[in-house]
Amino acid sequence: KGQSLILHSAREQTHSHTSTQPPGNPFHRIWNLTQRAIHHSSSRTSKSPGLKFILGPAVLTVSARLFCRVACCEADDNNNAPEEVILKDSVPDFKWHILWEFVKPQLFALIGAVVLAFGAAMLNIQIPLMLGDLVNVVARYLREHSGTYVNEIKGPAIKLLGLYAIQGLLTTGYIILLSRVGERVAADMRKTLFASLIRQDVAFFDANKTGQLVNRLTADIQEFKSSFKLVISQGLRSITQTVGCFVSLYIISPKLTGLTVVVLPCLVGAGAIIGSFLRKLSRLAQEQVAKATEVADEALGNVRTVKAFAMEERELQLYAHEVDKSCEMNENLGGGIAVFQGLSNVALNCIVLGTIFAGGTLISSDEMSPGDLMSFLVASQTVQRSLASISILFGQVVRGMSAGARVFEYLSLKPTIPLSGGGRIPFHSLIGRVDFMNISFSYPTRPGHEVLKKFSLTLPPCKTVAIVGESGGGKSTVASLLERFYDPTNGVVMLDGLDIRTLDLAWLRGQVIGFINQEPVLFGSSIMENIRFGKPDATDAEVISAAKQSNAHRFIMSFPDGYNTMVGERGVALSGGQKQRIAIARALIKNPSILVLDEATSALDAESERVVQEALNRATRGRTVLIIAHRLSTIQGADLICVMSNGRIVEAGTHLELLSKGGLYSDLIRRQRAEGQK
Ligand SMILES: Nc1ncnc2c1ncn2[C@@H]1O[C@H](COP(=O)(O)OP(=O)(O)OP(=O)(O)O)[C@@H](O)[C@H]1O
Repeated sequence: KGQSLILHSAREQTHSHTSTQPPGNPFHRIWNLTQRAIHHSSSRTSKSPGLKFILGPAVLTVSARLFCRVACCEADDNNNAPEEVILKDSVPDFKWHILWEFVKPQLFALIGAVVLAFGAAMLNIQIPLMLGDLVNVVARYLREHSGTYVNEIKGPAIKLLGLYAIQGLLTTGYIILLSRVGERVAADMRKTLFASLIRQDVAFFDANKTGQLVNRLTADIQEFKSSFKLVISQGLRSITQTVGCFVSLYIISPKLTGLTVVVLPCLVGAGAIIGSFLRKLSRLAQEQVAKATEVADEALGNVRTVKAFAMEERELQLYAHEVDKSCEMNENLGGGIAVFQGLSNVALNCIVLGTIFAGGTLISSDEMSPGDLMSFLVASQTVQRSLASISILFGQVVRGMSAGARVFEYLSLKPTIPLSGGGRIPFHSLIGRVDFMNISFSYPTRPGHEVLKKFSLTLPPCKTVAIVGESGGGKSTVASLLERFYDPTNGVVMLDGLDIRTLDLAWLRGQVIGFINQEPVLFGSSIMENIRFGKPDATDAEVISAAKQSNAHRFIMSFPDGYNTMVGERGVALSGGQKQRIAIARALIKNPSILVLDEATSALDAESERVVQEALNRATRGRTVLIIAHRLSTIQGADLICVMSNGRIVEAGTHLELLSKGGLYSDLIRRQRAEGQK
């Protein structure tokens, strides 16, 4: 729905924009503008029919190319209206000092690339003039027939060849250096960004979609890299060439050049307007492609659900519908671009023809030499190419800077709960007592909603405490605070009398607390590697011992590849009970003092639950255990059972004590028994 709103809005923007233009499609408009341009240039050159003939087409050459380039490629920065609608979050500032940190190690290569690119551009200014010299030599030979043709032409031809060769070398050099700089800067950015993201605390991931984060690592860095390389290579070259060749044009024919300068801005303006229109078409087409991809992504990502409901055909139709729409839009866009290119090619050829014709007139009246005409033609082509790339670059710079800014935004982000630094590791061996003292807590993404309200609870060492209660009552939140996924808004969590905020977080999570939840997520690697995730330096024997403790060894050995069996993406190649037992082994391998079981068996069937429960009973011996339970049958043996409601503990005691009280707990038991009998 959101996307259709965006599309709708963008369409409206496009519509309102086009409604201020002359009626008809963009090609009519460009044709009108072109005619106006010719008229404009003719009226200014009416005193000189030869010049008039040259100038109109010469200007057209530039404009036609510009139209085409602008329309096809750049065109992203001017259409602010749809972009504002599409970018829901505002673009952060581009931080130059962060870019500098990445560029600094590549500075020598970068300076090398800049020098070589500048050299190549300077030669591009020189080459039209040399070509003119060559043509003049040929013309002189044809006029005077003095000496042999080869002798006459040899000198300037060799010079020109030399220039071409040097230019080729310079170009190769700067492209190699620039690729190196670009790739290394991008690789450094990727590593630094990933490091920054992975170290953020859980609240950050609550507030940001994973897809968007991954996008910053991939698409945004790619966009930034392309822009960075393009701006340095083309930007430098185009600006140097434009200025240099304009000077050459002026030296060759000041009148012609002056008139070109007058007419050019009108045409560039017209090109920008039409470019912006085609750009909007292109953006809508891209959005449509994204929409189609989203449909495919969702269907393939949830393929089991799709199959379970036999919805393959429906998904196929949905996808086909979106793809057809995007195909139609892209075809329209392609048609637009094609007509532009066709027109610009015709214009270009007419211009060359016209310039040669008019140039001939000037040559015959001795106002110009043949070489000058050649130089003018080549230099004006260089100028138009350079101007076209400069106009493309504007769009690219804006896109690159906003992509870079999005990347930098997360680079400078500091986690509120840093994983390392400052925290201490107690010298004494842990006793394993946990105290939640007067805790109040709201999730950062929902600050107005208090989940825990002056919550207090003690987990005595080596005892099992269970929390039960209504759904949404805050049970899992208690476990999250113990893991220090979040810090309480008020109150403290103590471990052996020490505020856990003062302890080393990596030690706390890595060695002290073992966490097993309802739907354990495994990584798409082997069983061995998944268990070893709990303790990266564990030996094979330790892995096997943990698997035995968690009742996993037998089923693992029944697989042909044993511990090397691959578990599939997120563990899809294993059953729920098998995944859970691997997760228990993963938690046990670090031999934690405290074990948190968040509804660890609630997703399992009775038989799997029995096997997993057996493993858990063994695992919990000699540890402080916090169980968050749905199924009350699994926690009846707990040393303490707390009933939570609305962020507070409302009842506490052993199973029998609570039953005899006849309060909320016995209600829950009664309800579950009744449900079980149904
Ligand atoms: N990451 C989060 N961001 C914002 N609110 C959250 C988040 N996680 C949980 N909540 C909210 O906090 C409240 C308590 O959630 P919690 O998961 O702790 O309850 P629970 O007792 O474990 O529930 P259940 O038994 O259904 O798992 C709920 O209102 C829930 O919507």
